[in-house]
Amino acid sequence: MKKVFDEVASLEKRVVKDFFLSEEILMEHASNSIFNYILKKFRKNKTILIVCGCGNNGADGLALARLLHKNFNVKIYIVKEPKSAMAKLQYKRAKSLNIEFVHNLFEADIIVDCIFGTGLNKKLDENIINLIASLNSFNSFKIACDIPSGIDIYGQIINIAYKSDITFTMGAYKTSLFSDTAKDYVGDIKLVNLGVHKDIFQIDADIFLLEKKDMVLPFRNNKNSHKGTFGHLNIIAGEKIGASIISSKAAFSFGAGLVTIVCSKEQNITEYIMQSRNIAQNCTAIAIGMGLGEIYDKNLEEILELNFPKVFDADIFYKPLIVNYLDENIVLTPHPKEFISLLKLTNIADISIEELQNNRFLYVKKFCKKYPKTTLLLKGANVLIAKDNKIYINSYGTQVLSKGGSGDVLSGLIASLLAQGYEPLNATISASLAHTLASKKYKKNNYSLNPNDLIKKVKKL
Ligand SMILES: NC(=O)C1=CN([C@@H]2O[C@H](COP(=O)(O)OP(=O)(O)OC[C@H]3O[C@@H](n4cnc5c(N)ncnc54)[C@H](O)[C@@H]3O)[C@@H](O)[C@H]2O)[C@@H](O)CC1
Ligand SMILES: [K+]
Repeated sequence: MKKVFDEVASLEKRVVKDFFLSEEILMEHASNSIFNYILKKFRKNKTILIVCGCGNNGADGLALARLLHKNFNVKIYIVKEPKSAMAKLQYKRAKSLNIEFVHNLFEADIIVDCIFGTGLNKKLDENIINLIASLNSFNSFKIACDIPSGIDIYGQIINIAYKSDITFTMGAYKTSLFSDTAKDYVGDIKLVNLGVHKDIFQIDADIFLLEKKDMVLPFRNNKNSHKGTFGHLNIIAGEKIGASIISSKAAFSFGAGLVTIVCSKEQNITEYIMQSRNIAQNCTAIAIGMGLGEIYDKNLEEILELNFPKVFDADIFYKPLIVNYLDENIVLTPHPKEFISLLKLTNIADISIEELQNNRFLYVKKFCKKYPKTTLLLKGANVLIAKDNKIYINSYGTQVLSKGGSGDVLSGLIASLLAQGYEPLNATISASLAHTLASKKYKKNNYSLNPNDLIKKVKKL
């Protein structure tokens, strides 16, 4: 996993102060990284339009123009006259090299957005809104320097934002790039080294970006085993049995030795999934909430009192009783609407979905502060997993997963790993990665995936 920071200006200041680097060295690395990428990826006759603002983001662009000049057909568009010292210096250099400055935007082969970086601090005026809209309308390959212009440090779009194919982010990953809103604007994200190894540039963090290698699949090492070796998951069925069936199939495919659906009357379910009226003696984990509908508090209380690791999902987030059971045994998997209910039940906040979605990191942190031992997975375009005041971002999800039943697969995968003895945070991280990475293996169109397709892909991880 990689470290992610709310802000990086202090990290930049630190390397200048402690390791005697200079702003200019950092900037040269920033511009060089985009230069090398363009040099490798594109033929030399391409036109490149670099759009520069007045601060150091613009300065990065002017330095990039200098590097690209003569290799490519480079034009600079100045949005606002250079204001920062570095922008003024880079401007002078670009001018002295006779790089062409243009006064009209045009559909270049490549556009590099260097209007605003981390310094965006107010609403965009009409001119800049129109300018970004024009850039977005072009069919060019779009690169963003540091962060797409228009996205603020909270990952929100003030009026409009540049829609890039790739973002080169300087020195460290920033949380703003991983808001759900930013997901449609950042494109691929490339981390740029600014002159010292990232382990030196970056200090300790409490937010992390998950990578494929963080997924630990439940491969079986010992041949001398039996079904009981791999746990017995009990899924509590509710009014809508379909959700439990999907979860049970996902859990079984992800390695649980036995899976039982606990239901009050006999159901027509998959033959390899067991059913029972009671929780099994040899149960090792419980999943509850999917398709639950109404349940008597007394019955719910009996289940919650059992001392097994549990996944709480869906309808259970509307049950006030659960706040008494948010301990280290529990994994919560709410979507935003369910999470605002949970925030309300726990007296953390009474907010709208919009307020939550605009501040996902903030409210996950607040929840974590009150319940540090519970594992939380907040669903979204970028999934946030949290425990012990640390947040883990899973950014592999796509719109393919926006379907009924995807969440039931996820709860089944997490519960399966819990049943097999994974510690709750590890179970949640590995299952969430498996869920998203499996969806990426689905190669048909991006609207047709169903839970069974997803489970099939989980089998091929
Ligand atoms: N500080 C450093 O050591 C480094 C900085 N770098 C670059 O510097 C960037 C940050 O530079 P700055 O702090 O100069 O900030 P920016 O270049 O992002 O922009 C700030 C300027 O834009 C103006 N501005 C902000 N919002 C505006 C709005 N809505 N409408 C009109 N004008 C607005 C501000 O008044 C300020 O003059 C980073 O994103 C990165 O690209 C990199 O070169 C790496 C090294
Ligand atoms: K930018």
